[in-house]
Amino acid sequence: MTPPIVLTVAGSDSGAGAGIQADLKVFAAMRLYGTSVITAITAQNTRDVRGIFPVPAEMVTEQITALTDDLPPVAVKTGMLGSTAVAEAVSVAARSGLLPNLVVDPVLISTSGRQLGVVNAIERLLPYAMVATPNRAEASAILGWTVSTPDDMAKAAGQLAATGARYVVVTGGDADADAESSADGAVDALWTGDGLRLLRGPWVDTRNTHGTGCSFSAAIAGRLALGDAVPDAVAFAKEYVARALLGAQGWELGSGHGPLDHHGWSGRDGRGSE
Ligand SMILES: Nc1ncnc2c1ncn2[C@@H]1O[C@H](COP(=O)(O)OP(=O)(O)O)[C@@H](O)[C@H]1O
Ligand SMILES: Cc1ncc(COP(=O)(O)O)c(N)n1
Repeated sequence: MTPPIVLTVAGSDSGAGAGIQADLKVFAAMRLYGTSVITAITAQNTRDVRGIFPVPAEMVTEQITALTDDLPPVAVKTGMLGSTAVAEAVSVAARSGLLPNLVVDPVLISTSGRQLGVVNAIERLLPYAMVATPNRAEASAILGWTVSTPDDMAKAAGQLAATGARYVVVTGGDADADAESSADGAVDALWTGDGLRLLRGPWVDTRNTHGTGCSFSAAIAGRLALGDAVPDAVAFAKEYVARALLGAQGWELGSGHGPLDHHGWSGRDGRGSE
């Protein structure tokens, strides 16, 4: 069977734990045909982002039209956009209907603390989002108040619907910043358009969390490409990320926040386990 096409519009991570590289691994693991539009090149490893080389907005548009003319996606995710000009170019394509089933991951700051995007750029794209997937820090930056507890996350998910996104998932990773939250497990808050749900999963105790948000939004787009309804796609993505975190628990790739086990290697033959 010909695999469905799913597109990622994101930045390149040379360390391949996040960004375009993570998204393409998720799509491959899901047996989908992944395509990519690169918005910026980062010089990055598990410890830090050392440099960012932005791609001009016209080149981003050219990549999008090259794909939509010949390899049109069934679903799309966006990650790091970098500049407001790139966000504008992507939102023009979205407005023209070229980016169906759009999942917007409003990437603002990397796990390692580097600024990768700006709020007013993200806000241009959110009105076209079928699903938006901010983490707590991103939700806080967009809304202007500190989103911390599961109650805050639920409230934030509802408020973020005002940006125009039809579904909103506020994700609760990064427990380093808030040790108490991991005691509740991994909690995400989903606004479905007519109600709120708290999604709970087991908390995986690991430093290897680089690219969780990228992988989560990619897996949602992947399941939308396969025809899932949004709540089912979100539930799948949450389980997928939890499994990928568990698989990489003993991995020693880099000395910072290492990548996930996107392909289930640890489960299959034990090569990744300690
Ligand atoms: N240590 C963890 N254990 C289990 N699930 C996690 C963990 N860290 C993140 N997640 C899950 O990964 C997904 C992405 O969330 P998050 O890490 O908040 O994204 P981001 O990378 O944008 O900060 C969410 O479903 C979240 O609950
Ligand atoms: C190119 C690129 N895109 C996104 C992220 C965010 O991922 P994380 O929050 O896990 O650092 C990143 N570090 N690099």
